[in-house]
Amino acid sequence: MKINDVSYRSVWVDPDDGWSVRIFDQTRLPWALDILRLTQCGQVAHAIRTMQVRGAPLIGAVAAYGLALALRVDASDTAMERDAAMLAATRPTAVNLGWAIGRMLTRLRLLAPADRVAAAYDEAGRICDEDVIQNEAIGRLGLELIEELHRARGNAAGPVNILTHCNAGWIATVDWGTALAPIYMAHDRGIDVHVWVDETRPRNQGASLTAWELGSHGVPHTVIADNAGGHLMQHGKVDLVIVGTDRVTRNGDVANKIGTYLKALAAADNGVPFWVALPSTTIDWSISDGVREIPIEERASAEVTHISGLTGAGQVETVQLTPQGSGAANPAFDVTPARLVTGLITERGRCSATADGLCDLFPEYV
Ligand SMILES: CSC[C@@H](O)[C@@H](O)C(=O)COP(=O)(O)O
Repeated sequence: MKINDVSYRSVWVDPDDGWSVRIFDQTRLPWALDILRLTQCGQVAHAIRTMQVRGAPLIGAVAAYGLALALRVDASDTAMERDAAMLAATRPTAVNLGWAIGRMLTRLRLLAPADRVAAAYDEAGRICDEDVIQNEAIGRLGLELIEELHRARGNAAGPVNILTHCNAGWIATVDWGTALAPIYMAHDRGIDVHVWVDETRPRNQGASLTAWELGSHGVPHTVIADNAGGHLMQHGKVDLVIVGTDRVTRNGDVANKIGTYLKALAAADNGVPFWVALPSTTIDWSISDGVREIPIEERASAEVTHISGLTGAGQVETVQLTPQGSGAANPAFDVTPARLVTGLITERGRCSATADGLCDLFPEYV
C-alpha cells in the first residue's frame, strides 16, 4: 500500500544492508510513522510481544525473519530450536505464528548449519510474498460480495455500509489486509462504500490503525464506540460485517479480537451478513471446538485501566481511566461459534463456516 505516494509492505529486509529487518512501529500510529530496524531475534520477539507488530499474518512473517536473524548469530541445531520456540511463544492465539515458525523449521532442519541463514531469508521472503498473493485474492473474492450487495440495493440506495472490528488491514498482514482488502478494491473500483470502524478497546486498533489506513487510502469511514454496532444494525445502518481472524478451527469457529463475538450476535439478531476473511495460514486444522481449544491471550490489565492519546500540544500521553485499586481483566480475543458466521472468504474462494465448506476448498486437509 502507499503512504504519501511511496509503496510499502509492512515488513521488509533493509535494501542497504541486505539483512536487517524493517517494520513500522504500530504502537506509534496514527501519531507518528516510525520505521524500526530490527537486528536481533530478541528485538523481534519484543516487537511482537509489545505489539509494535501485530495482526496474525504479520506476526508470522516477522517471526520468520526473526529466526533468520537468530541464525546469523548461531545456526546450530540447539540454538535454532531454542530461538524458534521462543519466537513461537511470543503470542498464543494467532496460529499463523506457529505455522510460520513450523514452515521455517521444516526447511531448515534438512540443511547443514552453514546453509541455514540464506535459506531462512529465502523462506521468510516466500512467506511474505505468498501472504501478499493470498490477501490480494481474498480482496478480489470479497469484492464480489460487496458488488453483489451493491447491485441488490441499487445505486440510489447510498453507500454500502460495512462494519469492521479491530484492524485486519494491510499493516496486519504483509500487504492488502484480509477484511480490508475487499473494501480497498471496492473503493478503487468506484463502488460507494462507507466503513463503520469499531474503536476496539482496549488497545484501540480500530480507532488508531484501521481509521488511519482507511483515511490514508481515501475510504469514507466513521469511528464508533465498541458498543454502538448493535444499535446501528437495529436501524438498518449496517449492510455487512467483515472481520479478520487469528485462528479458525476446521469446523469454522473463529477467534478474533475481543468483542467480535458480540458483533456476531448482534448481526445474527438483525439479519446482517457476518463474513470472516482469512488466508489459509490462519486455519488450525488440528482442532474443531474453538471455545474450548483456542488459547486466548490474557494481556496486561494496564491496557484496560489506562489509555493513550495525543494532547493538544502534540505529545502522546497515557492517562489512567479507573480508580486506584480497581482490578481489570484483559482477555484479548474471543471465539465466535461457526453458527453465527455467514461465511468465510479465503484465497481459494468463499465457503460456509463448516468442515465441509473448508474441506471443499482445501481437499488436501480432509
Ligand atoms: C488480518 S489480521 C486478523 C486479526 O489478526 C485481527 O483482526 C486481530 O484481531 C489482531 O489482533 P492484535 O491483537 O492487534 O494482533
